[in-house]
Amino acid sequence: MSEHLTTVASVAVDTRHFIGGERVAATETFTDVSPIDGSSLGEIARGTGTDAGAAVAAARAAFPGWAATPPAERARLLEAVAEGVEKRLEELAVVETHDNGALLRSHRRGVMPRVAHNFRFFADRLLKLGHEDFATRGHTQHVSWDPAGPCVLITPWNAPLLLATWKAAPALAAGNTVILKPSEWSPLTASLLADIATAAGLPPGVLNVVQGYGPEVGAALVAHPDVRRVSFTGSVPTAKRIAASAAAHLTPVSLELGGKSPLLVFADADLDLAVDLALEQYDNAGQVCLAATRVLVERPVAGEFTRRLAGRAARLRQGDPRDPATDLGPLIHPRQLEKVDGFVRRALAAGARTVVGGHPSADHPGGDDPGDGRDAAREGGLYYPPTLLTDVAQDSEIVQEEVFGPVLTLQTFTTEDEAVHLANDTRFGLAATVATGDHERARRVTARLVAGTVWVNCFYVRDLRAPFGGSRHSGIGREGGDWSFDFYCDLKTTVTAPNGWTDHE
Ligand SMILES: NC(=O)c1ccc[n+]([C@@H]2O[C@H](COP(=O)([O-])OP(=O)(O)OC[C@H]3O[C@@H](n4cnc5c(N)ncnc54)[C@H](O)[C@@H]3O)[C@@H](O)[C@H]2O)c1
Ligand SMILES: O=C/C=C/C=C(\O)C(=O)O
Repeated sequence: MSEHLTTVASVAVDTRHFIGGERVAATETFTDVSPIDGSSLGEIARGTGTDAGAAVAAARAAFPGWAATPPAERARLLEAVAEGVEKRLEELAVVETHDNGALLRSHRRGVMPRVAHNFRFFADRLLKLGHEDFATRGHTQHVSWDPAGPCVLITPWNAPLLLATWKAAPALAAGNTVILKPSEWSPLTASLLADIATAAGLPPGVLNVVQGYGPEVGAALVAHPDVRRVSFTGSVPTAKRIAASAAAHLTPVSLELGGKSPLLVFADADLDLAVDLALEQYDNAGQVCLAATRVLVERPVAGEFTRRLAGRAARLRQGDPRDPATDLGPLIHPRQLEKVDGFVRRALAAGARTVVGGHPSADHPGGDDPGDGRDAAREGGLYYPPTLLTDVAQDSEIVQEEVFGPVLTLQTFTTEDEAVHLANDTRFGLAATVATGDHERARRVTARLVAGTVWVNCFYVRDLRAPFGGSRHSGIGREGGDWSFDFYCDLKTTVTAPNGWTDHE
């Protein structure tokens, strides 16, 4: 087997970049480590500024041809990519689980089918985009959705292929070319996507994948003057760097960032449902941007709710994400574990009380070297227990900052006003969940919440036609449905005079 291929659970994955339809080796590599057991998954290309330049050049060269490809043909090719994803669904699911530690059963049943759906949905949507004509004093106004050019897509590790294709599908459908830079903590499925796209017949240079570290190749991509769009999903500090860098060339950015979303439980709610909703927030070991990690409960039901939630949370099964019986897998990386554990320790020191969970062991995880810590991983040290903290102050770090781990806080309220105030009182605004049995209350409260998505008596029900994104520090812009095309297209209005023609028979 070539030195550029690694094998993960008998799936061969190319560890090189994919630029202009070719595999490109790097002089330097980095080791990709599985969060399941700390084993090495391969040596991955560590991209440089030169690789970034080559990828943008390839995307630029491929752009005119792809932009001129009729929408129906682009849609057909993206449909073929969706079929390719479905054909390799099991391999994608297994590789993703080894790479980021999220549950195999979720990847099989939910995530990878959704990856295929991302392509199918946007391919179809493209063909239905409104090309509305209207008239002004007899002049025809025609709106067209022109592709913008090379798009840089930078994505995180918590849902690697889902989030990458959520951006790549509309960008490609619109007629843009793409350079995808997946997270260095979960680089593998992006490489498989490149193989799938090639097999589907996507022309060279239309989809490029560059591997490596954010501050190196990621930063070089964002700073490149020939890039026409940057779409980023990740953390707030990185978003600020990306926005500042993109500003130098006025490159439009779409930012989908973190959250500290509330779950409001009113006394009139179905408490069983409310407890189910709270438990869902431990999915993916809490490494979900949308997670409603601040549970706000109306005082009269707080005791009963807390007892039920604590009982259920303590019974969640934590372990190997490949085991179908597992509810909670590991955190992604020793550094993430250290971060989560630090938040909890500081919260406890500030007076918080543990209802369930707490830190994983007496030994501080991750060893002395936060950049490595592989021993802790091998010992199963990345398995942080589902944790519920109470007695937390509204202005405390644990209530205000995104933990990105299986840690919920519980606060109580007595009035609807207070509930809304607490819900809105962070710098984030990604999502909110409301549990109530009263329609009128749901309407009133929803209207006052600052959030990109509000779920009432449900959670994480997604329709790709809806706008998705966050307010305040949770992001800039919305993607999803036609909003994706708003971002990835240069909209053009053509105004034609009624009598301006000089046609000769
Ligand atoms: N709103 C959403 O849709 C959504 C979805 C998932 C995750 N998130 C957020 O993502 C965060 C977790 O992901 P993460 O830890 O991978 O985030 P991160 O910001 O550390 O990294 C995200 C990506 O940015 C790259 N990057 C880092 N520095 C860069 C730079 N200077 N220039 C260009 N690229 C750079 C990384 O390599 C990675 O690919 C959480 O805050 C979470 O809430 C948001
Ligand atoms: O962790 C964040 C998950 C985000 C989900 C989506 O962006 C999606 O469903 O498209």
